Amino acid sequence: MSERRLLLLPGDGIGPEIMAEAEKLIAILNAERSTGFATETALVGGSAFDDGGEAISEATMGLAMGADAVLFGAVGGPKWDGVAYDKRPEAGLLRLRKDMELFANLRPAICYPALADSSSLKRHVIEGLDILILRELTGGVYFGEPKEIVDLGNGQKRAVDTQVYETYEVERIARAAFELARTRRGKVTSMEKRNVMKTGVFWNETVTRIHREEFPDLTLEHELADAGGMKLVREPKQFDVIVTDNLFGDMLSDIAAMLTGSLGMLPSASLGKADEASGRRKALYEPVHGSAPDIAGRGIANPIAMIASLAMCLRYSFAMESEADALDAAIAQTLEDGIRTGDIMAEGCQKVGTSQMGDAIAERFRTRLAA
Ligand SMILES: NC(=O)C1=CN([C@@H]2O[C@H](COP(=O)(O)OP(=O)(O)OC[C@H]3O[C@@H](n4cnc5c(N)ncnc54)[C@H](O)[C@@H]3O)[C@@H](O)[C@H]2O)C=CC1
Ligand SMILES: CC(C)CC(=O)C(=O)O
Ligand SMILES: [Mg+2]
Repeated sequence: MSERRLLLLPGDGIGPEIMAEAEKLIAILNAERSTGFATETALVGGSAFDDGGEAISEATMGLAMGADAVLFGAVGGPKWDGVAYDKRPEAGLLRLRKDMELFANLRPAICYPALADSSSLKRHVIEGLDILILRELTGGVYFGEPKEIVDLGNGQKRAVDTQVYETYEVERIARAAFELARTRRGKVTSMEKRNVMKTGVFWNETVTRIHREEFPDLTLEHELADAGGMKLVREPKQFDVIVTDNLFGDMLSDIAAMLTGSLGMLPSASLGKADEASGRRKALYEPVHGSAPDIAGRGIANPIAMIASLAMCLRYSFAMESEADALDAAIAQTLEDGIRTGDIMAEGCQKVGTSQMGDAIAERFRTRLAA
């Protein structure tokens, strides 16, 4: 079997702590299945800035472009608050997303049965929840130009961010949403602010047209993003696939994280377009959460978002469905067995640290692979 090249970018804060747990699972895969994962590790974010003055080096960008998939931890932290804007840790992640053209960010929010009481919402609201937020990742206000703070010379300044979307960008994310919905419950809810934003009007018209012309057998609904956010916490199970822009997707997916019990539970896959010759997509897998500076270095972070991101990597980059299922099942079993990090701790459960949670999942994963 040819080698599968995985680039590991642990990053900052809790990033290296949770990445170490994903590495245990990669080692098990190689041992039990001869999957031939070859890993290489590089710096990104604040740690890359400290090392070489940039949030990501050209050499690391080269490794990312050549890898079969990238596993990413998290970047950022107060240590780099004073760093120039274009060199801040988050700029490394934004460059990866832009240069690898990772336009489709899949953020599934699943409520594991064992965690139905860990959410701040009532059990009946979230029990059985399985929704997918599809966030446009390479356009919109995070990337639009101009993006500047201008000194007006009269004691005033003007700050500008620009929300821009072109036809091809909305068309391709809409198609991705419908294709994903076809493998699920067949319903797409598009969220924008067409009542106050031109990009919202354009987004709405484009998604509607793609639905009418290419996916008329599926259900399409529209929500204004603010009301959509309210419905996401009031009655989240009404949704299947939610497709939305870069900014609203960032916010709505952090909200959705709390439906699952903790931000430490939410994985993501960022996928590019398929290469015409090989059919392969560039891809990066990362937790939805950040570097959690408030708990970094204490060995208490929940590694499940990182581990579930590895499961998505197996599924989407390597078509290893049974291994991905085994990993997801190992996570569910660990939670059923009452093993919990602090963020999802409940009465009568066993409180563990990052490494013990990783070991518990690894043990159950190995057993399932061997069965
Ligand atoms: N993809 C990335 O690398 C992202 C990076 N960031 C960066 O991370 C830094 C911190 O940002 P925050 O706003 O504090 O967001 P955050 O997601 O790092 O943390 C928010 C809260 O959730 C908790 N939390 C997050 N992940 C957890 C885990 N795995 N286990 C247990 N608890 C967890 C944290 O302790 C904190 O209380 C900032 O520099 C921000 O820019 C933020 C979001 C995404
Ligand atoms: C660039 C990231 C720090 C933005 C973010 O919060 C995210 O992508 O979830
Ligand atoms: Mg975010």
